Amino acid sequence: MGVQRVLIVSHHETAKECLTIKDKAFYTRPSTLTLSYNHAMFGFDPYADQWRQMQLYQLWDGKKDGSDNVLVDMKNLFENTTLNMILRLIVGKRILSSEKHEVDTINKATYLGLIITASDTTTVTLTRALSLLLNNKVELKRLQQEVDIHVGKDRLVYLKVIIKETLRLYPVGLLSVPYKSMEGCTVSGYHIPAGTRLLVNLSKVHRDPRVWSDPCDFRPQMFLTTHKDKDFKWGNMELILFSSGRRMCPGVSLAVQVLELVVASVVQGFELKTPLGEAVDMTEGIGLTNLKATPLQLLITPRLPSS
Ligand code: HEM
Repeated sequence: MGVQRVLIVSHHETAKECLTIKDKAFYTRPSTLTLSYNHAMFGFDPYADQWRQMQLYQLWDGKKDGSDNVLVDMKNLFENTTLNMILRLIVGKRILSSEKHEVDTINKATYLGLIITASDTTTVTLTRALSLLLNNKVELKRLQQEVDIHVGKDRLVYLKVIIKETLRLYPVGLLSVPYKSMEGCTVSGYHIPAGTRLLVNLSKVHRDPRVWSDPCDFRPQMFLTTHKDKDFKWGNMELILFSSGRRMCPGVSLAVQVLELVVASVVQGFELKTPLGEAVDMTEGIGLTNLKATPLQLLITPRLPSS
């Protein structure tokens, strides 16, 4: 691509080789990805290792004026603290000011990073899930019945497979975030020099006819029958919903819970239809994430008493 050497992987076996077996080689991201505050944004920074702890004590300890106290902007401190809590929840790490970045820069990069990695991805997937349900009314009814009967009591099994099937057909990115090989290695018998970029064609892997019959159809029930074993756990590369290996999505548990909660709440609480009863247009738009080209506008009527 241009002057870059890029390895594009479209088979799950090769994706597994790159992202799990050889993940040490493909751990890093290309540095040109850093629209991201000079590598301060997690998820796009090459090694995710510049994050270090920011502690109040360090502020006091670093003061140069010989006094026994230090002036602290509490709002900044609280922002850093809450952000740290979110980060610990998501990535198990705290924010770290470093020689390379001021805490403020890391803050900005992190907010932007969270918008892209957490908010955008979830929004796009929710829109796709509802669109698919609107275009498959039988599945929508089945889901509403499950929620009506089982909510608060049992696991919502059908809900889970609808989310899975949505992400299979519409992964948040059609291609993975680029990786870069840090060392030369062999992939599927080919020598891959250090510095090669790697893109996994998630969309193609998820629609591989060797694994999925009628790969372009919305068939959530297959995850309860013929494809029961296909999960997005570590190492199963036929369904790379949250990637795999060292750079796998750290927000997976949160994402799945939010997706399930929102879809279940909407279909439980409302009847939904398109304005003219027309099918929802699923055409892909242009963006960092796999957003729809047209907005999803629905007429909604409550199906539960307002209380
Ligand atoms: C529908 C929801 C989501 C999906 C499908 C999703 C999917 C993914 C995928 C496929 C990747 C890896 C890309 C690659 O390297 O090829 C990724 C990375 C990442 N995701 Fe998510 N994600 C979702 C939600 C979230 C949420 C809610 C958070 C945080 C709260 C999050 C945080 C991240 C971060 C920080 C990375 C970068 C990890 C790294 O490079 O080390 N994601 N996500």
